[in-house]
Amino acid sequence: MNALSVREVTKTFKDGTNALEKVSFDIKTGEGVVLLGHNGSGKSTMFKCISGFETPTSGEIFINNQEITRLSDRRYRPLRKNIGMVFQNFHLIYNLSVFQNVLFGAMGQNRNFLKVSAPFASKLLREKAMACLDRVGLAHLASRRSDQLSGGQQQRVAIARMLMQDPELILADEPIASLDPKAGREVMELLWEIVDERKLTVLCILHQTEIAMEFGERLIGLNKGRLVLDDEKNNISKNDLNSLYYDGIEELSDVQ
Ligand SMILES: Nc1ncnc2c1ncn2[C@@H]1O[C@H](COP(=O)(O)OP(=O)(O)OP(=O)(O)O)[C@@H](O)[C@H]1O
Repeated sequence: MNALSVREVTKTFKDGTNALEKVSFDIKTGEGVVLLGHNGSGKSTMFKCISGFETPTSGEIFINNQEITRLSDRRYRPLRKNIGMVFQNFHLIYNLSVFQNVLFGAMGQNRNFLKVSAPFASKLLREKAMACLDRVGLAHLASRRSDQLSGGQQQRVAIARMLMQDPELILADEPIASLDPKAGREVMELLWEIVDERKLTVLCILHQTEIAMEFGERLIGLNKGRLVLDDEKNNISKNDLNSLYYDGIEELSDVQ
C-alpha cells in the first residue's frame, strides 16, 4: 500500500512562479525516502502541498489512498494528526520546559490547550511525554527550559514532540541543516532508528548528498520544479546527483 501518492502536481503561485510542474511519485508504507534538490527547486512547496498548507494548482495527492488535495482545513485536520513534522529550526517554544514542549505534541488529538498543559494534563499523557523523552535520551532534561539545550538536543525534543502524535507519515524538512556534522549524524541515526522500530513512512528533505546516500533507501530529486530523479540508492551515480545541482556542468567533490 502507498502511504503517499503524488499525481502530476503543479503549483503556480499568484505571481506566476512555477514551483512544481507535473510532479508524480509514490511512497510505500514503511519506506524511507530522501528528497533532494537545489535551493528554490520546489521541495518546501511540495511539503506544504502534502501537509495541506498550500493547494496544488492541478494534480492530486493521496495519503493512505485518501485524496487530500482540496480538502477544507476542517476536513484535513483529522488527517494531519497522522503527519509528524520535523523542521530545520525545531519550532520549540523556547521559554517553556522541555516536558511542556513534548506535551504540546498531543494537541492534535486533544484540541484543548488545558489538556496538554503540564499542570492539568492527565497522568496518561504525562507518562507518554516522559516515555517519548526517554526514547530520545532526554528524560533527565525534562524540566529544563528549551532554550538551555544544544541544537542537537532541541531537535531531539522536537522528535519527542512529534512522537506524542503517534504519526504514520513523517515529513522532515532539512532536520540537520542547523546542526554540526556530529550532532546532525546523531539526529539522523535517531530519527531512522525510530522510523524503523515503529515502521513509519518518512520523506526527508536533505542538502547533504552523502548523508542522503547513507540513510535514504530511495532518493527523489527536483530540479526547477520537475522530478528528475527517482530511484533506489544503489542505482544512483555521482553524475545523477551532480545533475540535480549543477545541470552536469560542475562536479560535487564530496559525493562518493
Ligand atoms: N508563496 C510564494 N509565492 C511566490 N513564490 C513562491 C512562494 N513560495 C515559494 N515560492 C517560489 O517557488 C520556488 C520554489 O520554492 P521552495 O521554497 O519550494 O524551494 P526549496 O526547494 O524548498 O528551496 P530551499 O532549498 O531554498 O528551501 C522558488 O522560486 C520560490 O521563490
